[in-house]
Parts: sequence; C-alpha cells; structure tokens
Amino acid sequence: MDALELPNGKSNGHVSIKTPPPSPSPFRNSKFFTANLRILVTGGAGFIGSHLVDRLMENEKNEVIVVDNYFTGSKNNLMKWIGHPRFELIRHDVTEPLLIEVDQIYHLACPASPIFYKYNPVKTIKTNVIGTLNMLGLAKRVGARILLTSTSEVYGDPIQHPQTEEYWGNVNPIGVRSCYDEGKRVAETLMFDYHRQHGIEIRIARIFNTYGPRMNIDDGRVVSNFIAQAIRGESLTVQEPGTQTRSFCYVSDQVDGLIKLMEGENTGPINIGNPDEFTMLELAENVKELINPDIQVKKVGNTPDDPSQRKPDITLAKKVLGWSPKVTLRDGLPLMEEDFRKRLGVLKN
Ligand SMILES: O=C(O)[C@H]1O[C@H](OP(=O)(O)OP(=O)(O)OC[C@H]2O[C@@H](n3ccc(=O)[nH]c3=O)[C@H](O)[C@@H]2O)[C@H](O)[C@@H](O)[C@@H]1O
Repeated sequence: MDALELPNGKSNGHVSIKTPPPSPSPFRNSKFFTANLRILVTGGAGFIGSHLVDRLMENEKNEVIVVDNYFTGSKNNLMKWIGHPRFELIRHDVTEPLLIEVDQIYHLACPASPIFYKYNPVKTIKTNVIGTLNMLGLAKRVGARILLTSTSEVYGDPIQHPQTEEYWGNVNPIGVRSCYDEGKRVAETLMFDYHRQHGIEIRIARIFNTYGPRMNIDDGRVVSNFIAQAIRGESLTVQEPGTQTRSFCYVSDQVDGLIKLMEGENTGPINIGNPDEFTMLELAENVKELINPDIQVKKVGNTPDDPSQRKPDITLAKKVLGWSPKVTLRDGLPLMEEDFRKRLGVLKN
C-alpha cells in the first residue's frame, strides 16, 4: 500500500456489559511496569496521530508504540521521538494481525482525506473493518482499553442540524464515500459488539473536520488546499456551491478531547469538534484576508455526496468530559500558515 501513485500525481447511555470483563493486563500489575502505561497509537505517523503522540510522550509514565503503513502518514512527523527509550515505531498495516502487549489502544489508522480514501476504496473499507477487528482482537487478548476515532461522516449528509450523537445519519450505502463513512459505521458496530459480548473497554470519538500544522500539503482537504494555494499565489478552489458548511477544530483541541475521552468513564460515541460553522466561501474569505487579499476565488465542480452542512452538537462532550475547544479559526489559521510556509519554503513578505 505504501508506494501507491495517486490520481492527482502525488505520492504519497449504552447497553450494560452482560459478560464479566476479562482480567486486566498482567503488565499493569507487574513490578517492572508499575510506573508505565504502554500505549499503542495506530496511524500515529499521520496528522492527528503524531500530535497525539507528542502529547502522550510529554507524560514520562507513558511508553508509546506507533504502528503506521505510511500510506498518508510520514516518519517526518515523528522524527523528534525516533531513538527515544519510551518510543517505538513499527511499519505495519492494521489489516494484518498485530500481537504486542499494551494497556491502551488509540486506533486512528485510516486515510482520512476524501481523495486518498476514495483512491483505493476496497483497501479503505478493509482498513476500517479488518483493521478495527484486528485491534479489537488485540484489546481482547491483552485486556486493553481501545479508542476508535470515528468521524462526523457517519452522519452522512445530515438532515438534523447540528448533529447530536443520537442522530443515526443520512448515509448513501453504495456511494463513492461509503468505503469511509459506512466503513466507520461498521467499525463503531464492531466496537459495541466486542463491548457487549466480550466486555472490552471501548471509547468512540466522532471527529469533526480538524486542521493544523503537519497536514499533508497536497492532502486535498479544504483548509490545507486553501492555505497552500494562497501561499503559492494561486486561486482558491471553492467547490460548488460554496454554501456548504463545515466546522473546523484546531488539532490541539482535538487531541485534548481524545485524551479526555480515553481517560474518562464514558464509552461514547462523543462528538469532538468545534461548533463554529463556516460556508466554504466564508473560509476562503478568511484565508484571503489572512494570507493574500489579492488572490481570486475560483468555483470548481464538486464530488458526489458531499455533505451540505455539518456542525457538532458538543453538549455531551462538555458534560461528560468537561471538554470544549479553545482555539478559534482566526487563531488557528496563522499557526497553520506558519507551518506551511516553512515546508513550502515561502517566507512572508
Ligand atoms: O473531518 C471530518 O469530519 C471528516 O470530513 C472530512 O471530509 P470533508 O468534510 O469532505 O473534508 P474536505 O475534503 O476538507 O471538504 C470540506 C468541504 O470543502 C469543500 N472543498 C474541498 C476542497 C477544496 O479545494 N475546495 C472546497 O471547496 C468540499 O466540497 C467540502 O464541501 C475528512 O476528509 C474526513 O476524514 C473526516 O472524517
């Protein structure tokens, strides 16, 4: 999967537990590991994954193991940890079983940008279904707690607005996005079936659009596209109609939410996102104003099944996690601009 050439030419209150939970990992109680928590992060070389790893590594009691197949992730995102005694990096594809001893699993592995997840849809759905089964099998074997990063895409093109966790969604089961959104829906089902049947400790986050430093420059998602285009002096490509909305969460807020969810007592699913909602035309205006007021906005064709609106209701996250986002789009975009300028080698005038 690693060496794929992409079409764009870029490389690349829940049901109670009926069965008794398995006994906890022996490693939790063993003398050697008393001070340490072994944490596995699948997809840890990716955008959100690598920021999560940074935060987990700040705690000296944590040992962090990353597995990634580098389809969209990159070792560059983890350079500062390579060689650290509490850190391990394994090239591994989660569609294959993994046998290691861990206490917690953050299961992020899956391409997340529509152009990447639609490129090889069979592989995407295998990653979501077989990859999640493999990680649940591992959690069951070693008694680990597992957190799945699901997505706001489980709501499809939502009719309820904003979206609460109770909403079952409006999803096309046979469309070009289904490998991802239906894949994540099955992954959520697997999580709950393992929880009910085997007593696995689960956590499910529904991540809404997240942005920040380290996104792939040619990732294809809207914030990274607009920032790279503005820095390069190119027109901003607003896909039609431009009135579709998204709500953008800065990556540090997202990581806070994920860790609070893992550490808390609630299984989820819980929406983790920033409820400030923007049309794509408004986002383009914000980027223009910040980076280059002279650039043009160009309307281009859209892709099938693009959700027309999306905004998280975060009442549950506030209530059970004490979490809400802190970074506004106005504060987050300049941090991303700085990172993109460094990587593109284009300094601010
Ligand atoms: O974060 C989420 O909640 C989910 O949604 C995103 O999918 P999407 O919202 O379609 O992300 P983008 O590709 O960034 O598109 C957002 C909107 O911007 C528009 N867009 C995209 C790119 C572009 O150059 N111009 C543009 O106007 C799209 O038409 C769409 O309406 C992510 O890709 C998913 O991984 C994630 O699970």
